[in-house]
Amino acid sequence: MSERRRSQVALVLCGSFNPLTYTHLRVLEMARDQITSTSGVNVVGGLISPVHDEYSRQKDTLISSKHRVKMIRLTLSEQEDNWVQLWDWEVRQTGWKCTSEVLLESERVCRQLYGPTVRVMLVCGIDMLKKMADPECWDPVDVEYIVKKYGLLVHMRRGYDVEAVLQEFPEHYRQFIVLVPNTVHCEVSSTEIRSLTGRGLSTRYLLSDKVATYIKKNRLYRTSPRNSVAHPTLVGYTHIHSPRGSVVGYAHVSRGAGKLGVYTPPPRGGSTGEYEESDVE
Ligand SMILES: Nc1ncnc2c1ncn2[C@@H]1O[C@H](COP(=O)(O)OP(=O)(O)OP(=O)(O)O)[C@@H](O)[C@H]1O
Ligand SMILES: NC(=O)c1ccc[n+]([C@@H]2O[C@H](COP(=O)(O)O)[C@@H](O)[C@H]2O)c1
Repeated sequence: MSERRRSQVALVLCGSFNPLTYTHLRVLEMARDQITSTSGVNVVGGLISPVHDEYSRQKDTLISSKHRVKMIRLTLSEQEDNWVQLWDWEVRQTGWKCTSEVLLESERVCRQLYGPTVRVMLVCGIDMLKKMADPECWDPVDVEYIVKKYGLLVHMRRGYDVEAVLQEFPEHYRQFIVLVPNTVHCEVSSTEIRSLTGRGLSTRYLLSDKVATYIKKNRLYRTSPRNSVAHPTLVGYTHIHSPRGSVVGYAHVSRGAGKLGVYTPPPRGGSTGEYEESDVE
């Protein structure tokens, strides 16, 4: 069948992208491969839609969309023959929009970009599908609308029992859900990138070099609540010297993200010690 006669599909990937990693791009690539090979549709484009800053009420690690959008742009700028693009509609709204609204708007945009017959499909990981079964998080009416109107391309992730997740939904939803096998295992999550960065470890080859440099330059992900000095790790002790140079005690040395804290206990008889923090590379 000619390219033009095959039905046209655009893929939409919603999420935090905090930051975008190569895995997010692989998720889209594998979704495109799967749907092209199993149903012969023509995937004409893909949109990456970062969530609004207001979503930080749900995820306290979410950083400003100014940075998240910039990092998506940097990553996409280095790809050749790109069928995927950033769609920043969500972050430009006055507040968070539920995914059904996002998809409705994406449909309008995709029709302008790719033609009036294009169909939108939502791509997500199995973790997101599992959350969709939680009525505290997702309105079941919304979920039904999304599943039936758009259809889902769902990626496997380690640690999830796919069948158990699917059983949380009505049986007839199954026909609207395409499971995407991991042709090559890519398990990197943004959480891991933030954690590596917070510990001062390399993130190279897991995301774009330009993004790694951007993170470093803007000192992002260095003080997440979990690894800030509010919850420091004790890394050792240092001697306290008298003015004459003799050792008179020990101070506790603790390390948070990018900070070194030294706690000096109170002198004998005193009630409060001293805490001093300094930045470390
Ligand atoms: N390793 C992965 N395998 C399959 N799907 C993934 C993977 N990483 C992310 N996704 C999917 O990509 C979409 C956007 O991801 P998002 O940035 O919100 O989550 P994340 O990378 O898991 O981030 P975080 O670790 O901050 O929760 C979601 O649907 C998510 O399930
Ligand atoms: N009711 C809803 O439409 C709803 C609820 C929770 C998350 N989401 C979306 O899911 C995406 C991923 O969020 P999580 O990373 O919290 O799973 C985000 O784009 C977010 O906006 C939508």
